[in-house]
Amino acid sequence: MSGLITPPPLRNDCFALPAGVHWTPVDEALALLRERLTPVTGSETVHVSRAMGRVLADDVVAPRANPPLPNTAVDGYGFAGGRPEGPHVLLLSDERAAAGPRLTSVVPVGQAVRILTGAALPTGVDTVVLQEDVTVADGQIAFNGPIKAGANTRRAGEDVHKGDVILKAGLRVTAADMAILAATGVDQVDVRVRLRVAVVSTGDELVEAGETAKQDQIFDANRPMLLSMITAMGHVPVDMGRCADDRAALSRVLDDAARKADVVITSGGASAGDEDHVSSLLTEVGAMQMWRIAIKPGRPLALGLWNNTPVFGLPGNPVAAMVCILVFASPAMAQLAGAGWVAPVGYDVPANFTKSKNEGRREYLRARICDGQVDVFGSEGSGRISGLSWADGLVELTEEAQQINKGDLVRYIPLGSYGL
Ligand SMILES: Nc1nc2c(c(=O)[nH]1)N[C@H]1C(S)=C(S)[C@@H](COP(=O)(O)OP(=O)(O)OC[C@H]3O[C@@H](n4cnc5c(N)ncnc54)[C@H](O)[C@@H]3O)O[C@H]1N2
Ligand code: MOO
Repeated sequence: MSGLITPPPLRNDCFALPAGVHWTPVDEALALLRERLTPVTGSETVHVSRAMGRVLADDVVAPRANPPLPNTAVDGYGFAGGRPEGPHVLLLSDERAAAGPRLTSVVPVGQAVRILTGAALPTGVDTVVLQEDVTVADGQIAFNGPIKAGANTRRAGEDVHKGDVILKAGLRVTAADMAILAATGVDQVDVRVRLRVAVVSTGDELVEAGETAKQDQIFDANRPMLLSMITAMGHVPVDMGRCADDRAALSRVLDDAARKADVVITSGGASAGDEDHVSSLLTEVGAMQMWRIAIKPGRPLALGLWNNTPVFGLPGNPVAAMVCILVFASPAMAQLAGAGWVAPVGYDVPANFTKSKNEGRREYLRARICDGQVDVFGSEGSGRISGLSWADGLVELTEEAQQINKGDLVRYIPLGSYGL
C-alpha cells in the first residue's frame, strides 16, 4: 500500500467546525473587543448647527430653562387664580398678550386679558381659559368653572431647568437632540473628532466599479458598500482603493492605512488559501488576535493590530463582509469613536420560514419583515449580493438553535439599529 495517500472523510461543508481547533464563540470575540478597545479620538468644539451625528465629548448643560418664562399653552383669556364651578364674568382688558415681546402692563385682579398660544404670562395672570369655552361681549368675558389655578399654562423650566444636564457625554447627537440643544440656548458643543476608518479591498480579480471589466474580473462591490456604511455610522471613510494579492503590496497598504486612519477594514484574503495574505501577514507579524470565529457567514474573520491600529480583516464574500462589519466592527468602531459599546437593538418576531442548522455556531440570515412576521432570503449563498439589497435586517440564530419552524420567535435586528 506504500505510495498511496489516504483522503480525509468528505464533509463538503466549509462551515463545519473541524475538531481540535478552538472556534471562538461570537460573544467571546465581542467581549474581547469591548474589553480591549478604548476611545482613540480627541475632541473639538463646533457650532451647535454642526452637531448632528457627532459624539459628545462632554455632558451638555442647559444655559437656560425651557420654557424660559411661564406661558400659555392655548389661545384664550388669562387671569389670576382658579375659579369654582358655576358661571363667571370678568372685565376684559384692552390689551393683548401674544408670543413675542412680553406684555409689560399688569393685569388687574379680577380682570382678564386676551392671550395667544406661546405668549409669556403677563404679571397678574397665572390661569387661562380656552377661547372655545368663552363668550365675549360688551368688554367682558363669561365662562363656566371649574377652572383650576394654573390651567392651560406651562411653568418656566417645566421641561428643562437651567443647569440641567440635557445630553450625556458619549451620546451621538440625533435630530431630536438638535431641538433640545437649540431650545436651551446652547451655541457651542464639545464633540469627539470623527473616527477615521480606512477601507481596502484585496484581490487580483477586482476592478473598479464603473470601469470596464474583463470576463475574468469582477467589480469591487465591497468597498463602495463598506465606505458607505462607515459614513452612515457617522465615521470618516478613508478610501485606500484596491490591493492585489501580493504580500509586499498589502503590507505597504496596511502601513499607509494605519498612518491615515484610526481603524483599518480590509475585505478578502482573510481565509487560509494560498492568496489569503491578510490573515497570513497579521499572523506573521504576531498581530493576529482572533481568526476562527463560530459564525456563519464570516467564519474567516481576521482581527488584529497593525502598527497598533485595529484591523478588521473581513471575508471577501460580500454577504459575509457586511455581516462581519455589522456584528463586530460596528460596536467596536462606536467604542473607538467615544460613543461606548453600542449593541444593536433586536426584536423577537415570529418566523415565516423553516430552517435546520448545525449546533455550535451563530448564524445571521438576510431578513425582511412582512405583516408582522420575518422572512429570510431564499439563498444563504455568501456571494448573493441581491439578498443584501432585499433585506431590511438580519435574523440572528443562537449557537444552540437547531430547528426553526414557522411561528417560532426569532431575533430580528433591523438594519436601522446599525444606523443604516
Ligand atoms: N477550503 C475552504 N475554502 C473556503 C472556506 C473554507 O472554510 N474552506 N471558507 C469560505 C468562506 S465561508 C469564505 S467567506 C471565503 C473567505 O475567503 P477570503 O476572505 O479569503 O476571501 P477571498 O477568497 O478573497 O474572496 C472570497 C469571494 O469573495 C469575492 N470578493 C472578494 N473581494 C470582493 C469584493 N471587494 N467585491 C466583490 N466580491 C469580492 C471573491 O472574488 C471570492 O469569490 O472563503 C471560502 N473558501
Ligand atoms: O462565511 Mo463565508 O464568510 O460565508 O461567506
